[in-house]
Amino acid sequence: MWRFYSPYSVVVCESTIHCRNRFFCTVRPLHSKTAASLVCISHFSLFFFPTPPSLRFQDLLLTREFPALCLSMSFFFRRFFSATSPATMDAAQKKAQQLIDDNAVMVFSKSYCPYCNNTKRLLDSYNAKYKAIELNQEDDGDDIQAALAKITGQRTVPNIFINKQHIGGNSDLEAVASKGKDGKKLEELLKEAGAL
Ligand SMILES: N[C@@H](CCC(=O)N[C@@H](CS)C(=O)NCC(=O)O)C(=O)O
Repeated sequence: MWRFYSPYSVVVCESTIHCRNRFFCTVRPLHSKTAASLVCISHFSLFFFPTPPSLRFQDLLLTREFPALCLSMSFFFRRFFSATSPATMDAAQKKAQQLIDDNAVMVFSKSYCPYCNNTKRLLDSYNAKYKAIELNQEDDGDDIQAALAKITGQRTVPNIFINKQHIGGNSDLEAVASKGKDGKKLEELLKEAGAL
């Protein structure tokens, strides 16, 4: 437990948790046993959700400010529990790029996704070597998916690369298989990539 100065008062920090490079803790003013606030400490910022020291949380439920508090809390949770921090995004982007660079054919997939299964079946029918990672089974899968959205503009899986070139999703791969891409058949693209 530690103390620090806030714009509001000297506060005591209790029950910390560490999540996604940020610390979350509840705080209460030094001389109060009742009021508590939630604080998020990230690399760059410190956020406070102060509650008036005279109020207990139970009392707060009855105030006119309660809807506003709910709104700000929901914004807080969406922003800080689900968003990817810049450092995490950077690491995920590097990892995704490495996978794209190291593999003739790279498929970012999800194990339950039928479009992903179709993609694998299509590649198997060409006897192509490919690397697939199942984003739903990776700890950083969501971050990699967000990084891929940033790199390619595509958020869905499968997200397919041949020879470091972004192909798109399963329907795009099927279109390449039937019509080719830049005048080349899928087989040629796979050969050029070293996947056949
Ligand atoms: N037209 C796309 C459809 C892909 C799609 O809808 N994939 C679903 C999973 S089956 C998806 O990515 N949903 C969002 C998600 O899983 O985050 C394709 O052919 O690849």
